[in-house]
Amino acid sequence: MQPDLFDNSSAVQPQILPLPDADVTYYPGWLSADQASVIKQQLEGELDWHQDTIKIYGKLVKIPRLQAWHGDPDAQYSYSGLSMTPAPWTTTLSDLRQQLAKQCQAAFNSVLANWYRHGQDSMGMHADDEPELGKHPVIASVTLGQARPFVLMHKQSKSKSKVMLEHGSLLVMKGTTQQFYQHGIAKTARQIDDRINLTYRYIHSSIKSNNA
Ligand SMILES: O=C(O)CCC(=O)C(=O)O
Ligand SMILES: [Fe+2]
Repeated sequence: MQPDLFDNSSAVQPQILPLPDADVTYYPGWLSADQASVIKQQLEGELDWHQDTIKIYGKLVKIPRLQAWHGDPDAQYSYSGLSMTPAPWTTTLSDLRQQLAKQCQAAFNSVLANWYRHGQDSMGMHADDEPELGKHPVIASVTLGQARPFVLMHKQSKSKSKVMLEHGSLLVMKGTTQQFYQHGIAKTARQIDDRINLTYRYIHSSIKSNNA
């Protein structure tokens, strides 16, 4: 890694989102536009991209985006009764991990990458509240490419907020955010470019989830 790749001294001031029961901070320009473009291109060729199939009401459907899961070998998680082992770190992913650990003062042992190819790729509303993530997970989300609105919805009041996640931005969710909020990326009919999102997490692999 070049030493100046992560010289973020000129980055824009972080913004704490004014959300009750949550702790969400948005760092626009966490990476420079050039850094983010280089990293995006590296990840496109480097990661273990695949399109998963899930069962909805007994029907197999392809999820509307590509995904890749990388991390430490022991950062296993269980999914529909299967124990999944992450693909190994790439240099790009582990350089980012190091910077994020410093920025967030938190450890990460895995990263879920999502590649939204166009406006019809999306992620449904959900909370990252699997038992393996622990009670108050720190989730660091890096956006590369097309800006997409990130929707946060309070589980009780149903009140919705949006933050546009821009190229090179970082969004950090922690504290009670997953307990009180769902989040997602909606589809759009607009002709838009592709976007890669990385969510760095810490998986406590000794905590078994219900569907194990
Ligand atoms: O693409 C995004 O910004 C959200 C990704 C996300 O929520 C997740 O990976 O759990
Ligand atoms: Fe999520």
